[in-house]
Amino acid sequence: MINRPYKLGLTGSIGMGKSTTANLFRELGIPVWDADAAVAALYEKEGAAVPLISAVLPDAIRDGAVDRAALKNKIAVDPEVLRTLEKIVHPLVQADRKAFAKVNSTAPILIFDIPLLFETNGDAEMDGVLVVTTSPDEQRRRVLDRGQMTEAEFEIILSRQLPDLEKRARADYVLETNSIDQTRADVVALIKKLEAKNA
Ligand SMILES: CC(C)(COP(=O)(O)OP(=O)(O)OC[C@H]1O[C@@H](n2cnc3c(N)ncnc32)[C@H](O)[C@@H]1O)[C@@H](O)C(=O)NCCC(=O)NCCS
Ligand SMILES: Nc1ncnc2c1ncn2[C@@H]1O[C@H](COP(=O)(O)OP(=O)(O)OP(=O)(O)O)[C@@H](O)[C@H]1O
Repeated sequence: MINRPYKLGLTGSIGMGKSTTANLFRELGIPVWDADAAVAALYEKEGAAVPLISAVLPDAIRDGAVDRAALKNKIAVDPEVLRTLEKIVHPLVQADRKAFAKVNSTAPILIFDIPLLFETNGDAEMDGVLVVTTSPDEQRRRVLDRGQMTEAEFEIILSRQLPDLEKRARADYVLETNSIDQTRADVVALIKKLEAKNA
């Protein structure tokens, strides 16, 4: 009997269904930690990252908060800026993740929704990894239909992340996200499997 939560990493390339699947776990009462939300909180006014980023990149701060657009422009000019940024942000994100696990230490399962889980070696801290996926065509359609980025920007993000096939190969569990009802059923079945495993 392992009387501690089973830590399940939830990841997948952009547009593959991470947020939707995370919400299905939340609906079933499973606590979910969202890496993107943690970064957003660090960047907003009074966020812990603001003074640290301000010290090295003063003009990336606007109205007391981190300005992502300014950061992106700086990174485009000097890729080293991203490494400086990650050196500041990753420890703060990890501290937030550990605080979440502590607060939820009695839950049987915890979900960690981390888009860059494999890229940041976060899978080493997990008991298992769930990768959500769909076909490349469906992924492209979903991301471009949002109208938030050009095809070129989509290709750049794809080029920066681990290929989907590699994520599927490294996963302990893989869910195809092609029907909400099917994914909900798959999530219910996976929770039952993990609770039995962790009992
Ligand atoms: C460089 C920054 C400012 C660019 O911000 P921007 O809003 O343009 O993009 P953001 O990173 O929020 O990405 C938008 C969405 O695409 C996803 N995404 C971004 N890059 C990738 C990638 N290489 N692979 C997969 N998904 C990605 C994000 O998870 C998010 O869901 C931002 O990425 C950043 O602050 N990075 C440093 C902090 C960090 O390391 N974050 C990850 C912690 S796990
Ligand atoms: N199980 C599913 N069945 C059908 N459609 C889905 C499913 N999961 C997600 N989708 C659709 O795919 C799109 C992207 O989903 P979602 O935002 O959850 O992906 P994401 O991986 O979080 O994206 P990003 O990495 O860009 O944040 C949404 O339009 C959503 O409706």
